[in-house]
Amino acid sequence: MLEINDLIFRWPGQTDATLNIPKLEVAAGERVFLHGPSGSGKSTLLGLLSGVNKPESGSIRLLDKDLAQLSDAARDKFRADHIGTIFQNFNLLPYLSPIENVTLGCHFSRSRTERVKASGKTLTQQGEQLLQQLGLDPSIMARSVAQLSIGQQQRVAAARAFIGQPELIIADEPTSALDADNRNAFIELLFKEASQYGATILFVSHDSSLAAMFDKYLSLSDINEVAQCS
Ligand SMILES: Nc1ncnc2c1ncn2[C@@H]1O[C@H](COP(=O)(O)OP(=O)(O)OP(=O)(O)O)[C@@H](O)[C@H]1O
Repeated sequence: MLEINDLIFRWPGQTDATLNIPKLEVAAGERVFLHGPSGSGKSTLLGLLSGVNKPESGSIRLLDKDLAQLSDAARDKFRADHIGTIFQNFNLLPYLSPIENVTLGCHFSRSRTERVKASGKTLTQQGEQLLQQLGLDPSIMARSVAQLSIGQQQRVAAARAFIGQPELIIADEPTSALDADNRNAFIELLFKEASQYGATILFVSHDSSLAAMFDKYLSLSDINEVAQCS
């Protein structure tokens, strides 16, 4: 589902490349753990995979589309349709309710909205079901997201990523604020949700103790030739 070939990325104004990845492959449905120390380029790589940044050279094929060949608008649409992201700080909108935050995941994607409707549910019904599957008590639905605990906010962020069944779920250090038991439980929940429709998970963290839970372990220092030299 994902194939990177000869990828080079350099931030504007910098002489050295941040990423030089000759090859990276991820199969559909795989649960991948991407490890790398701070500053090694994890967020830069996620920005490229989600089409926010463009490579200087090389190809990033996601679901058989080369992201570098798409226009900016087409990359934005591709991201909204096919990628659900759980951010490190969750990026929830505090003036919206939990359910409104979740359904937001569909507001920029007609295909994700249609997938929900094809299941016979409204966006709100699907959002509520996801929140319950992710272990959130219905009583919190009426609260503002600002009144939720970190663990509850994390589940809202996960439901927003999963709604409409995007093929790739990117999780960028989403467990760094949790203790070990809650971290593992949250990852198990992600896996359970992903296995319902065969989503691929790319989970990024500097905490390598989590790696054993995943199908595949990728070390950015191993796949990035820039990191090997520095
Ligand atoms: N917008 C930017 N402009 C210029 N350089 C940047 C920019 N964003 C990141 N960098 C540089 O790219 C390199 C990789 O940064 P990146 O944020 O991808 O690392 P990371 O592995 O995600 O780190 P962390 O775990 O601390 O979040 C760093 O040297 C950083 O200074």
